[in-house]
Amino acid sequence: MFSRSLRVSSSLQGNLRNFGTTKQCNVKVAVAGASGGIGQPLSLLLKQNPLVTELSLYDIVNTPGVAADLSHINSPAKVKAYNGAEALKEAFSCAEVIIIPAGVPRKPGMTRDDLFNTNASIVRDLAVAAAEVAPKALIGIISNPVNSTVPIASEVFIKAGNYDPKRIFGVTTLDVVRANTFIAEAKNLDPIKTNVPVIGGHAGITIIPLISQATPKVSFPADQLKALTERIQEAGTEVVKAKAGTGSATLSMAFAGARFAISLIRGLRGESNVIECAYVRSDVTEAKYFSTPILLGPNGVEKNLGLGPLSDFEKELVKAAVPELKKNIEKGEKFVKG
Ligand SMILES: NC(=O)C1=CN([C@@H]2O[C@H](COP(=O)(O)OP(=O)(O)OC[C@H]3O[C@@H](n4cnc5c(N)ncnc54)[C@H](O)[C@@H]3O)[C@@H](O)[C@H]2O)C=CC1
Ligand SMILES: O=C([O-])CC(=O)C(=O)O
Repeated sequence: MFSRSLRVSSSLQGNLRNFGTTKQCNVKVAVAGASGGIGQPLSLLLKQNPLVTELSLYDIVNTPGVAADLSHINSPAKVKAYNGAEALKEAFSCAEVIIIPAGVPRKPGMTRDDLFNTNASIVRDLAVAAAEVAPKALIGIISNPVNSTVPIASEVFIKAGNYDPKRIFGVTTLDVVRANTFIAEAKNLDPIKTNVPVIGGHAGITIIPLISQATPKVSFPADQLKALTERIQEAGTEVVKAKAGTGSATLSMAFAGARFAISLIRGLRGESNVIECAYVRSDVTEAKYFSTPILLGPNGVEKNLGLGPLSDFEKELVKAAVPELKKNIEKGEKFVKG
């Protein structure tokens, strides 16, 4: 039932996926790290979304069980398990969207950068496979440290000669989800209708909530603004501490990752006005990769919407973040380039 047959992939390949003009919707989404704390609930949320027609679950362990379980849900997506490195290329083959939550999470006392030694090679190897068998896929990288893993994946594609900066994204949606939640709580707003862009990167001071651009419009005294900003920057650590050694955010990340993946698909389908903040190749600041609101389209990044008007407080946050980001980016690039 969970066939690994190449026939399936090549028949999919045979389908013309011209989303922009025909709105045909064969959408294969591959999740790498699908058996993990994020991977399982993320796959559940993707399985229940009718825009997904094939869900390819890749991990080094346990995907047959996860796939068997999800496959009983009465939604359109055909679920397939790919277990172990030898199944990786087939898992990714002809995917429109690849989401990567593979790798180790933090324990209390660790920074995201402390995960580099383990996760850098995991993301590199996944990117090598993607560059070979799904060079046109839109790739969302969740694995930390995102500030470095996105440059790593990008360098792999550059080496392979098929880099398209419009197609590789660091998933920072959880920062937006958290900012929306905390600001809505503080002002007694509907959290679903609250939107706070979060720019920069995805670690500590590189996370920059733009509360001055929140909708609906909100304002806070300086001390409260600082406290809210710091809570958003340290929200991942808040979860790591609460989980007391058993991992980091998984359920809220699955929610955020599914939201981002579905936005990528809506862009692919040619829907208008699909906007998500994401960490992408950028010339908006001096950092080579930077998260800003991105208009998504049939080729991934349709338009980088930039920083928008910043308050003086936010300008200082950007100033502090850029040198840190540059360090994280160089570290990732060096890992691939040597
Ligand atoms: N971008 C963001 O906002 C967030 C990122 N994360 C990051 O997501 C990553 C995953 O976190 P969890 O799901 O909690 O970890 P987890 O340990 O529960 O799951 C990770 C999964 O990756 C798999 N894996 C390991 N090596 C692999 C490989 N070479 N290929 C495919 N799969 C492989 C493991 O078998 C496991 O099933 C961590 O690096 C974490 O820091 C976590 C939360 C938020
Ligand atoms: O904090 C972590 O290690 C996981 C993560 O990136 C987040 O929850 O934002």
